[in-house]
Amino acid sequence: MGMAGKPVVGIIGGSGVYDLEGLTDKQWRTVDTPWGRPSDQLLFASLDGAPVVFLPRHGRGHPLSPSGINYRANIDALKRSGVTEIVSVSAVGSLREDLPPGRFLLVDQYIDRTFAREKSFFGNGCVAHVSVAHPVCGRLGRHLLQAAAESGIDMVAGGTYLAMEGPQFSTLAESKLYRAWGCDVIGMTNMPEAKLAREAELCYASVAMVTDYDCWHPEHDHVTVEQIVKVLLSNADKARGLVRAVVPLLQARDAACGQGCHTALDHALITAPDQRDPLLVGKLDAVAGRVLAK
Ligand SMILES: CSC[C@H]1O[C@H](OP(=O)(O)O)[C@H](O)[C@@H]1O
Ligand SMILES: Nc1ncnc2[nH]cnc12
Repeated sequence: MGMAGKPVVGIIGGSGVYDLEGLTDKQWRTVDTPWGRPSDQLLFASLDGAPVVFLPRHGRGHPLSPSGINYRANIDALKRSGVTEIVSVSAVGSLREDLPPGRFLLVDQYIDRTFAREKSFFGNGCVAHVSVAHPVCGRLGRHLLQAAAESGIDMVAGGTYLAMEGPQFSTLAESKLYRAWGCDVIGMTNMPEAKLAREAELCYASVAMVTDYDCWHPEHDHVTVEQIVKVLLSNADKARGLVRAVVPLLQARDAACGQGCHTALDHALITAPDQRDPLLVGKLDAVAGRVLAK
């Protein structure tokens, strides 16, 4: 199915979102990739006749830590499965007084402070540099905002997500620093996920669910997993409802992404064809086949 054809929505469920309701024709399938194993099997299903593919980011039962997730395998597996746009759902800490636990926010920018993860599909033997100036797809974001409005969810339109390595939460000095940098929310998983989605020419947008005030707020306890899970449990249904509402909206689209997500590799490759490593080029079949097969 071409990018300009009917969309196939991929959903990456974060903490607390290990399945989706309201789906029919459900089938969990193993998808192998040249980058290793994805976090779990992928759930292929239909939502009111539209194809969707769901992947729990940490695996069912949450066996995987943020640093242990194979982000490349996850994005490759979604691309290989025909996905054209990815909706991520993530638990985040709030770095702003006016973003209390329970609030939803559509991320539009990132600061990537992760350091112990594979961040690119490309490298020696096939070098590519894509733009991530605008890492979130504007069209997908607008559809998510509309879906939120239709579902009665108050979702803040735009904010900067600080991606930290973890797994420990931040020190107080770090939390204050990220606030001083103008960041709005903090999490451990959206990077390099968003960068890899861009390399794979997939539209990407992330719905952040605020679960806590991290550790900077003088009147709130410092974040704990217990608190996160409590807030998650009361909001996961809302997140699932939002995802369900966005799928039919996306079905109406009839063109490839105007922002260029689906053509991100058009001018990104710099390694001369005779200098390319055939092994790496082979691994890039799903991610970059569109431009490498030329
Ligand atoms: C379970 S608390 C911390 C954990 O939750 C977030 O993950 P996700 O984005 O998959 O919801 C956060 O980034 C941490 O990995
Ligand atoms: N305070 C926090 N820091 C990092 N990741 C989080 N996920 C949810 N809350 C978080």
